[in-house]
Amino acid sequence: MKAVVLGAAGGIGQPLSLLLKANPAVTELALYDIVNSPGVAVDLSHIATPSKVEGFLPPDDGLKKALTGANVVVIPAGIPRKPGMTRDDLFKINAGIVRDLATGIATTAPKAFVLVISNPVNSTVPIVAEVFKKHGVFDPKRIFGVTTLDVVRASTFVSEILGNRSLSPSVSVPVVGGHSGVTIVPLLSQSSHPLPASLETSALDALINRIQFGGDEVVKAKDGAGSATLSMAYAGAEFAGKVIRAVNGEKGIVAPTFVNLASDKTGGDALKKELGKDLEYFSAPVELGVDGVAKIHGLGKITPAEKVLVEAALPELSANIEKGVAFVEVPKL
Ligand SMILES: NC(=O)C1=CN([C@@H]2O[C@H](COP(=O)(O)OP(=O)(O)OC[C@H]3O[C@@H](n4cnc5c(N)ncnc54)[C@H](O)[C@@H]3O)[C@@H](O)[C@H]2O)C=CC1
Ligand SMILES: O=C([O-])CC(=O)C(=O)O
Repeated sequence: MKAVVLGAAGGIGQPLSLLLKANPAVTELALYDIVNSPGVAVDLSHIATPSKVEGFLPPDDGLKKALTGANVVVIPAGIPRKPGMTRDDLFKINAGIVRDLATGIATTAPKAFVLVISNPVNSTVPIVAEVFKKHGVFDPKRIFGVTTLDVVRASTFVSEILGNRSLSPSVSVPVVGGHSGVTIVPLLSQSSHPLPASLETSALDALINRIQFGGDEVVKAKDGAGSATLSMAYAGAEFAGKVIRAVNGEKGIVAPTFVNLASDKTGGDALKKELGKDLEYFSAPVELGVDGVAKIHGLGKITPAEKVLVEAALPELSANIEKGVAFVEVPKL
């Protein structure tokens, strides 16, 4: 199981690489960045876990060398937000970075499972897919937008409201839609640990808002020094770990993730019907299997208020997706 991190020397990349190094299911770990990755790799290589670690830089075909033989590629490369910015403001720089890295994957490791962390996820995932289409290697089951941090935040904040932080690892809340502001839709009515019936509407609204804008809370607290890195590394390693377990044959693993709905076989059509919109991508609970996406679940039983939140997510989501697709699409003559 060769895992590759693209953007491995960054705020997310370093702790994520550490957590992947700590995962005994990973046998080879390749770290690529435009700076510092060889040093990070040597540092991690002293840790007594099975994987061999190597670092690569752009010269001498570093990207190609890092990606050769890759099974799972995680992409946290790109700039993070500063206060006052939206995730969409990152598009200008990150779209080109993700396109170029996706080109490397499409040409060197087209069968790898690609986990996209770089923002704006609602647009960068379509960029990866369009690059793969251009190279004739697109498989909708193998490309994932990592929305796990929204799920992790939902678990944490719900456990706080329940007055018991020690519950947080077992609190499970599906978060659907996309990964920015109102496109993040927590389905709190489906929480494994129900919220108290006495919870005031204003408190419920505040909880939803905190999950939707949790990223902004960190951006504000870091005050110009970036956005969530450590919690993102934790979430990214958790999701990558699930993909690795599923690829290794473990059954029944389900996690929300932002995926392409093109494949009827995996339930994409049914979800589009449920949404009442011909969306190309959506984050929904996905059952993972040896080939990646095994089954995209529907929204399940949602409340009228949650239906309103889903409706509110669709226009922004659709615009973000279009923007990503258009960035790569070959202009029609
Ligand atoms: N999906 C999610 O839930 C989250 C996504 N993010 C996003 O993750 C991205 C990275 O965030 P941080 O690690 O905090 O940023 P950072 O600036 O600390 O690290 C980014 C790394 O990417 C590298 N990089 C830049 N261009 C590259 C290229 N062409 N090839 C390889 N590496 C390249 C940089 O050298 C740097 O080491 C941002 O876009 C951020 O918005 C952040 C938190 C949560
Ligand atoms: O808010 C940001 O820019 C980073 C991010 O995606 C998150 O923390 O959810």
